[in-house]
Amino acid sequence: MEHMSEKRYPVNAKDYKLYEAVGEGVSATVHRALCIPFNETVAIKVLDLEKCNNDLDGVRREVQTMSLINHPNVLKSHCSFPNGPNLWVVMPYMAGGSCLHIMKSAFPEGFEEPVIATLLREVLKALVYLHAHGHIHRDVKAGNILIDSSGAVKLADFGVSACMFDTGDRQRSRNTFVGTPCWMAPEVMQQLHGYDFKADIWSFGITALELAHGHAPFSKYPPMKVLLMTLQNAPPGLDYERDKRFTKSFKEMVAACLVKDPKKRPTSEKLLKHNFFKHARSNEYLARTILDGLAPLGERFRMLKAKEADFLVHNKVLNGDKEQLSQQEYIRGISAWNFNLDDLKAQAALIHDDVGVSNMEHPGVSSKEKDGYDDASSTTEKPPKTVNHFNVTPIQEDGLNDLQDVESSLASFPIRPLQALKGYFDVCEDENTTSSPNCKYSIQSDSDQQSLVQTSSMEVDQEIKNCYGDNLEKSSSLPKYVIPGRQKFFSGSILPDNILSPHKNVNGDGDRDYGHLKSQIEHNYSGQLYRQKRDMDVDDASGAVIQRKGRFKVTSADHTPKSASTNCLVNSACGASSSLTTPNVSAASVLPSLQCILQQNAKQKEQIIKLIKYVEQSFGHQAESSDASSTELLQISPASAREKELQAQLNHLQQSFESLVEELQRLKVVNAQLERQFNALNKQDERIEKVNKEQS
Ligand SMILES: Nc1ncnc2c1ncn2[C@@H]1O[C@H](COP(=O)(O)OP(=O)(O)OP(=O)(O)O)[C@@H](O)[C@H]1O
Repeated sequence: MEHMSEKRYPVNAKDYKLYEAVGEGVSATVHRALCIPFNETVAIKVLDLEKCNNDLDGVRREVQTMSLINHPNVLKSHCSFPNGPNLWVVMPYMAGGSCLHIMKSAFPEGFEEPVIATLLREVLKALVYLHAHGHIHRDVKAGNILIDSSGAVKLADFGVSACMFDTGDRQRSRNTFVGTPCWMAPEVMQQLHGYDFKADIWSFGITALELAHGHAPFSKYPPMKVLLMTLQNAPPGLDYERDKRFTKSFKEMVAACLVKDPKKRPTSEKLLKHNFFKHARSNEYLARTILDGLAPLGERFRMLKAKEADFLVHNKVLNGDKEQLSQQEYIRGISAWNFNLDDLKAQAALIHDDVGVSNMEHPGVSSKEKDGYDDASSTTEKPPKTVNHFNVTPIQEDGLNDLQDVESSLASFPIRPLQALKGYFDVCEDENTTSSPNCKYSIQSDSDQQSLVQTSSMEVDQEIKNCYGDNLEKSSSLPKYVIPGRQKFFSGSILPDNILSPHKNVNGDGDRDYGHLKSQIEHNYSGQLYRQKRDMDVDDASGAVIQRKGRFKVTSADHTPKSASTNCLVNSACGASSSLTTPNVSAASVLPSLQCILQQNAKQKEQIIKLIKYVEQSFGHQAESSDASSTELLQISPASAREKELQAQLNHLQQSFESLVEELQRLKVVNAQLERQFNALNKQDERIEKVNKEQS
């Protein structure tokens, strides 16, 4: 194991010289930089704390994890410190960039097997270390595998990692919906029993496919579809025909990871003994094979960004091609989508498949084949014979199932449909389900380690507090203050409490009761997922809205909304008869409700934004300062809000136009009638004149 140098990196921005950007994430930009006193090139991740104000806990977790870890295959931070509105995280500079960037620049069809084996072995070593120390990475993907100039491989990005030693709220986070859909394990999507380290093994298998093909399976599909396909279809794998260039042991290794039942996946430790990794070579080999001839990272990053911008302009994104946009987001590895009914429908009915998803579970890998592990003792877990423990619906010709099939796919879940969709909506979660039974999984629970983590957590807290003083304190405690409003906002309520009742003391019990009551009345299980920079981790006694970085949010531990009044509201509004809290509710009865909720929610959102604008205009500063959440609300999705506003105007114009056309037609008819009458009268006149003439 590498022992990190004892040298202390300066914690002052003036000791660093910031160069070009080399990477960009949901919440940060990463720059190449020079540490002046050491004359050493480093990478500095510049996190805009204002942008991730809601997720300081996430930031703290990332910084903390990165400072504590000590393994050659895990990217650690040298130090971190605030600089103006930003937090700077100083790290070793990984000059090769991420595997995703390398593939995009030079290997669009993926890497050769020895390269893949080498990369994956290093990543697996990182996972063995992390898992042994109680961490689930939760975001293993090519975009988070970094390479330095010597070919050393490090797993990066701990923004969404979780520690299995955590208790209470942090523990609950293992029941949250984090990750990026293509790489996300089915049990993470399902949100049923929690998940454990095995979620990383699934993502690892998907990453193997990503490295082999240049993209992750289903990457061309929008997120909703990815979720459905992952849950409903057989797991993806290396295809017998298409992937002839790969060895049987590679196919077996992937198949072993991509088993839907997490218990049947090998541990990272066991997987490392798989024969496939015998193909692995040295770091120098990697540097020689995939880094030679590449442009400097900053240049590549600039080119990729330019290409991306070009793509956006030329691929109809500006004209509303959501499929392209969605794919583009995948490409960037950023995944926070704005779900709404139209999107879901469109997404579920998109495009023809050519991803070569195997219809059978892992074709080309015989169940009778040797399990592929180089370990005589490893007899407990065989690669599955029929590894799909879920009802598998055959993939249609086009590789997709239309929205109507959402129902059947829900029906095919061996679980409660609402639970399965919970990640999309603010369906509150039963507290009982929040503690993962898998937490008991055989990790070496080291109390020293735990106390180290806790102590360090306090240090980091203190460090950040020292630097940010009260402001940070306030923002850290912001969730407690905003919970009533926020909770209802996420749950589809119309207005935060202090807008409805600005003089109420939001911290007072009376108000809490009021908020609670309102929550009961207005909670409708809906709550759009808003695209946002960084998710948050909000918690309170009455209901936790746990959000995670750039991906999805989920509400947990809230029993209160499961009231009859809530269901009445939903049902009466939607005309659906199902009770949303009934575990055995049928998919057919749930779906219309869900659709209706989404529709209702979009409308509510429009109303909310209008009301907020109105209130802010009317009350000016008073409203501004008294309601932080309203401002956040506006920030949450300005693009989509604007889009909706424009759409509403457009609809209005269209309607006006249509009624004008109708009016015009009606007038034309009247006109024609008048003309006919006029002609008739004319003729009559002529006749009278004629008769008069004759008589005279
Ligand atoms: N130490 C480093 N050296 C070189 N490049 C780096 C380094 N750290 C990160 N990068 C690049 O910057 C990108 C963004 O970094 P990072 O993933 O940490 O940001 P993030 O906001 O957490 O991103 P995301 O939300 O997409 O996971 C990475 O994908 C990688 O390409």
